[in-house]
Amino acid sequence: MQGRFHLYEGYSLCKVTFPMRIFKLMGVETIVVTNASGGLCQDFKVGDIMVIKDHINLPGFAGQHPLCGPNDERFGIRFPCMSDAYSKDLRKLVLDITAELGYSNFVHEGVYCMVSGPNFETIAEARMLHILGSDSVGMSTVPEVTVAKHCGLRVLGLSLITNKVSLDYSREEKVNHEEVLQISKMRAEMLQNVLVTFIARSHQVETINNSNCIYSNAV
Ligand SMILES: O=P(O)(O)O[C@@H]1C[C@H](O)[C@@H](CO)O1
Ligand code: HPA
Repeated sequence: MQGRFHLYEGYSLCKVTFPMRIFKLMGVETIVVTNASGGLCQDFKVGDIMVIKDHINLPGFAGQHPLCGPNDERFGIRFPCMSDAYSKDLRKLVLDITAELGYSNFVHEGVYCMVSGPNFETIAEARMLHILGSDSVGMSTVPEVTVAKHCGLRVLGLSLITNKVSLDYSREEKVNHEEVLQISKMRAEMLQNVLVTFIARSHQVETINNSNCIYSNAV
């Protein structure tokens, strides 16, 4: 897909996640989600890639959850497990690939936290997210991954760190969307290399067949 729907654009989470169920009905088994996010982990640099290991569904805590409402048993169970939302095998494969391509210095695993946006975080909010265990923060992905996992799709998530999130009141730099787009452009080729190799090798992971789908926005 080219682009995605965001909660902050005014779409319901049902609409935001609808493509996942379409993919499922089309026979897709594996999805690759990419996004742009702000780095909270102090080791991350702008332009790094974070292989998403886990997520925090912050809007979900407040009842903004795509699986709220009657459960459609045709897609999945009422109370799905989310402790392994991001496939360990796919994460290992992509880490191997990035090492072979010589990208190891830019690649980390980490926890992505979703906020609704559209404003970027206050410093107090950023500090809170960091303390809660988030390595990066963004405005998407978690609803789609939740619905994908609910209906049994395998997920790989890659997050491009487009900016450092300020945790410090004395920091003068201000995050803006132009910076996000600029860094995304700068790293597009690198991410393409990773994904092309990933797709070519995906047969190495036993359970994957050719039915894969890439779902991204800024990157
Ligand atoms: O769709 P993603 O999460 O990649 O887009 C990010 C979050 C906001 O839409 C925007 C902020 O600059 O980029
Ligand atoms: O710093 C950020 N915060 C939230 N969403 C984002 N998307 C890119 N950067 C950011």
